[in-house]
Amino acid sequence: MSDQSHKSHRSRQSGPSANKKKKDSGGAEKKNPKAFAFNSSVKAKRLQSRDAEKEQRKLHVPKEDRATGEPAPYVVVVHGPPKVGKSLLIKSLVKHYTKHNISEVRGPITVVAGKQRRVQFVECPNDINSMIDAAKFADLVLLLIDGSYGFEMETFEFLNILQVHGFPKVMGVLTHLDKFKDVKKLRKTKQRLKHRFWTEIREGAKLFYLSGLIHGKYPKREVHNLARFISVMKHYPLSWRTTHPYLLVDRLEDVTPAEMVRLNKKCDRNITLYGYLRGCDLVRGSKVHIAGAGDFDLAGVTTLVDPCPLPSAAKKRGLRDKEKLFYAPMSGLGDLLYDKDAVYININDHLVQFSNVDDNGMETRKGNDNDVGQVLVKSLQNTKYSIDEKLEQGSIDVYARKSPYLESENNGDAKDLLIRSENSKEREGEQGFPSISVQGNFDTTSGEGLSGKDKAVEGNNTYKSDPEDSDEESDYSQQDQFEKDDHNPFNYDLKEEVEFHSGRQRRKAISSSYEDNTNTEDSEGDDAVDSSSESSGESEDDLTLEDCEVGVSSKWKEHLSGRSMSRWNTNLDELVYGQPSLKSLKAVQAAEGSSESEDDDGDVFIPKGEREKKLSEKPGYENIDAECSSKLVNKAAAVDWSSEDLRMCIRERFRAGGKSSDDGGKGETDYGDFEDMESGKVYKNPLKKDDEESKSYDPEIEERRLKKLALREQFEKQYPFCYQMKKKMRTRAASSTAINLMMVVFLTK
Ligand SMILES: Nc1nc2c(ncn2[C@@H]2O[C@H](COP(=O)(O)OP(=O)(O)OP(=O)(O)O)[C@@H](O)[C@H]2O)c(=O)[nH]1
Repeated sequence: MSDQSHKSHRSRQSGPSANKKKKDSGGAEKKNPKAFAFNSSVKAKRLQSRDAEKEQRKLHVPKEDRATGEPAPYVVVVHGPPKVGKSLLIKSLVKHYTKHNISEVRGPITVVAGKQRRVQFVECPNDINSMIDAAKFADLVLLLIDGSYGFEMETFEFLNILQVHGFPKVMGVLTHLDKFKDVKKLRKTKQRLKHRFWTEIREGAKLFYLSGLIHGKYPKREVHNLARFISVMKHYPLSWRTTHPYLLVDRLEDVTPAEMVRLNKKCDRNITLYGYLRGCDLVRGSKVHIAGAGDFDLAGVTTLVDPCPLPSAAKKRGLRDKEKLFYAPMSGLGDLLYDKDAVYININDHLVQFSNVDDNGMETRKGNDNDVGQVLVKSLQNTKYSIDEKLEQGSIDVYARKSPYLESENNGDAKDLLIRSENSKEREGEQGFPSISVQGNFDTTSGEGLSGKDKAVEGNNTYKSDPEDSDEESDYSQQDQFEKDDHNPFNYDLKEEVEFHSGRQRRKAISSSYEDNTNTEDSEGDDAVDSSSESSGESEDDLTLEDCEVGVSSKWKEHLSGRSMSRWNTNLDELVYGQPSLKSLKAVQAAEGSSESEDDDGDVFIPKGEREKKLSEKPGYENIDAECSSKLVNKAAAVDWSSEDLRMCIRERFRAGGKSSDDGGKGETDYGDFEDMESGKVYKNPLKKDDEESKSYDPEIEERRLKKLALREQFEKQYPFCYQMKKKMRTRAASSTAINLMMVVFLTK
């Protein structure tokens, strides 16, 4: 009996007795508060600000969940200068999530990243239009930076575009760190880049380090760390996006009847676009804007089976291999393809048995190339590619695959090659590559823009351009064009230095306020940087726009309002989409012309009826070419505000109690007496007084009124219940009027 072991007492974790103990535990602190007070004022200040920050973070505007069913995948945009490793990072991340290798990154790639999370990876090409498009749908941006080279202009261009699109979350990733042979130099570079990144984004912004390549891929451990952050990161949807429906197209198909295309190759096409709907519901029959293409009518919306569903809600840790789904139709991946009216099953050739083999190893039925089933399957498989090819030839290019730089390199662009071949022989910089230094602020408004002839000389890596060299000049002139461009957003302290490095042209971003090239000798900070892949920052859910504005803010964020004012008069649509079509131009010009002539001549010289005629000639929304309707000034401009009926209609909306418009203006002056509540004085309305006086002089009316009052009094005495009911109804009617008024105000806000 004595050997019997007893279970040890387990103290209560919850309930009243646990709470009682918790209260008791804080006794010492309460009894002797001075002993627990702060010794250092700095520490106290830090703790105080941390508490305040935590409080602020809690004060997020409550998120309205408009989504029905599973939330759409989060879009992770991977951006960086050419050849920085964007595709490789996406491939590594997809491999991590799905255990599949993808050969090519094209279009969005959807993967299941967790039990409750799907992620869509999109590579952002290196042209401004693509950057603008990507900024519109990005939930998280991975900014890739070549660690061996430093910051390039592409990064700042994209940051600036993000700024005007609501600024989603941003994380930095440093690549090409294996190019450093000296560990000390690597550590210092990491530290320098980290601080510069913090200056540009915010203090403590996340920065990952990818130390190099192992078998042509980034190290598994480092990719795992990055993937973990992506999977658990909190998302606060941008308010504009939650109230507008939008769709990131992951597949498109031309469904125009083949006969129509055969008869007229330039006929209007019907295109089906596939993608996850985000924001809110899409209204049937509404107009949709396709970035870079214009406004189009929506023929219909259909719900399809989710091609990449979230795993079942069963309670188990982690994902099973079967659940690690992915969907990348543009990259030619995924076994199932869901169409509007069909499901395609992709069968690889090595899985198809073309011929039967008997016991002796002889073929009983030889596979035939003309086999109907085989041909059918092959033609089905080929259909997809032929449509893609068709669309590639078309003018809509949603995902440019190659950056202009790459294309120019591959095509052996005359200018690039010329400069490279000539200069590489003549002058060699530090790294064996010549460079062209384009100096000076991009402050074009001050008229200090550079011409091709006065390029400044800077450092070892630079040289003075030869004014005689026409080829070089033509190359510079492109650069000058950019600098002289009034709409260039970087007209502050950023300098661009164009040079050839690692076999390609690069645009180094040099900040005059930040000494990019200084090798800080402080040994204190060195310890803070870990050479392993790590993240710098406190928590992952703090990269919001509000946060970005706190703490160290970069120069590129300053004077934003000033710059936007200076851009007020420019036609952004034209900048992005090019020249408007002739038809819409004429319509707009006609409208402008009419308004100008009105201004010039004045109303006196316009014959009666002519004004109405001119107004009717204004470009209506319907008159504009469907393709170019996005370039129309706006729909409101097409509404004729001079119409009295329209104005009256709007005025009526603001009226409470349904006062009809046929008071003839009497309503406006029909005020009652004003009683000063404080002094108790009553001020009579002089207009009303006259009116009453004139009324009181009419003996007939007065007699009738008295009769009425007597009758009512008699009735109320007889039926007190009815009187109470009437009173109640009157008060209810008054309160409903108030509610109506409130609703109108709310709706019109
Ligand atoms: N040594 C080294 N090479 C890298 C690293 N990251 C990428 N690369 C190489 O850089 C080359 C370009 O990589 P990509 O992934 O195609 O780069 P990208 O940014 O997608 O290029 P574009 O799409 O053409 O702009 C590949 O050959 C990679 O192997 C790195 O960290 N170290």
